Amino acid sequence: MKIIGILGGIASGKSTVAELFRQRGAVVANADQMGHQLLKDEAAKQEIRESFGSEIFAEDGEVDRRRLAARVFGGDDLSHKRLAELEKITHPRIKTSLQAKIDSALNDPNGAPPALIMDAALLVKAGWSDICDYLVFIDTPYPDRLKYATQRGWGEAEFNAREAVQEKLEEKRALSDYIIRNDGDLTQLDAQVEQYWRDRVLFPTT
Ligand SMILES: CC(C)(COP(=O)(O)OP(=O)(O)OC[C@H]1O[C@@H](n2cnc3c(N)ncnc32)[C@H](O)[C@@H]1O)[C@@H](O)C(=O)NCCC(=O)NCCS
Ligand SMILES: Nc1ncnc2c1ncn2[C@@H]1O[C@H](COP(=O)(O)OP(=O)(O)OP(=O)(O)O)[C@@H](O)[C@H]1O
Repeated sequence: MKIIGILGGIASGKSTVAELFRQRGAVVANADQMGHQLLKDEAAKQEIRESFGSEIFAEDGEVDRRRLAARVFGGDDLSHKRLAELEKITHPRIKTSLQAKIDSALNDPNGAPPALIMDAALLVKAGWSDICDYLVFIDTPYPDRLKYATQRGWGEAEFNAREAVQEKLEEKRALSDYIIRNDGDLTQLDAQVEQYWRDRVLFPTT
């Protein structure tokens, strides 16, 4: 089983590409979803309450992600400190979940899948890229990314604030061993995933 990490900027199409790999038989580990799940864990909630106070909890006792996001993606020094504090609580738990997903795929009684796709925006920043055998960079023009992010309700300020606390795109590109260009339609994206799947996953020449 090859472990393939997907790199790219915000709204570059990482999850879309991961889904196209899933349709071909890969297992997908989605770190954003794992991050959402762990916010429901009582021990994690307690640590978050101690660091961020009760104000970021909704009336139902769950973390209000919008309020927490407003605390950590403010762009100033205090927000950076708070983000580091949040990552100290969340990242070790996300790593445990990623590892569990890998172990479960490897031990699938029907046989391990040909590939496991790591869909994790912070693959490099969090040090999880070391788990990957290969890194694929999704190269998507800024205006397209902004358009896709806007369509899901983010303003340009929110987009830029989050991107500013991620690894630089050039760094991610330089670390990758393959580039998928996402500057066309979904059919063109699918064709590139198909080529990668055939040439690098199912029938690699090296
Ligand atoms: C702050 C939180 C509550 C905001 O939740 P929200 O639903 O608005 O965003 P969601 O989790 O779906 O993330 C969407 C995108 O935001 C960006 N983002 C999320 N966390 C971070 C971070 N720590 N640093 C930089 N960008 C981030 C990523 O591009 C991610 O794909 C949440 O993102 C969080 O708990 N983050 C810390 C855990 C983490 O690092 N998760 C990302 C794993 S890849
Ligand atoms: N080539 C494309 N044509 C049309 N829509 C696209 C294309 N690529 C991506 N999208 C759309 O852009 C949006 C963002 O894509 P996606 O969620 O896959 O990005 P992401 O990189 O995983 O985002 P995030 O940074 O939040 O993790 C989705 O709604 C997706 O359908």
